[in-house]
Amino acid sequence: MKAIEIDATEARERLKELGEGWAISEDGKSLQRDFKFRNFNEAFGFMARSALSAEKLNHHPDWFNCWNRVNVKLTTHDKGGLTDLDFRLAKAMNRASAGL
Ligand SMILES: C[C@H](O)[C@H](O)[C@H]1CNC2=NC(N)=NC(=O)C2=N1
Repeated sequence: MKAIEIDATEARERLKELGEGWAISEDGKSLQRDFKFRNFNEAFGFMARSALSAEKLNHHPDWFNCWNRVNVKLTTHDKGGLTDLDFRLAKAMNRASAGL
């Protein structure tokens, strides 16, 4: 999957498509969202669904799980910043958090 780089102006524009919770990091190089679930089982279900999307996209999240919380950071390591793949994975994670 070819990663198309996204500049700061476009990133701010595309952030709106992602809806509640997502933010661009201070340095402009990643997307971040803290997901909170009712319990560990739901958090892990979200991670399992997200992992399948990540494999399909060949694009993987940096994330940290503590019980019912999953802190997510999306960046394209190969490019040292944001690409369309980060936004595509963010959308997939939104769906995964809704159990879809
Ligand atoms: C070789 C392979 O395509 C790359 O290492 C992929 C895998 N997953 C990845 N995930 C993320 N988030 N950034 C990358 O640059 C990246 N690169």
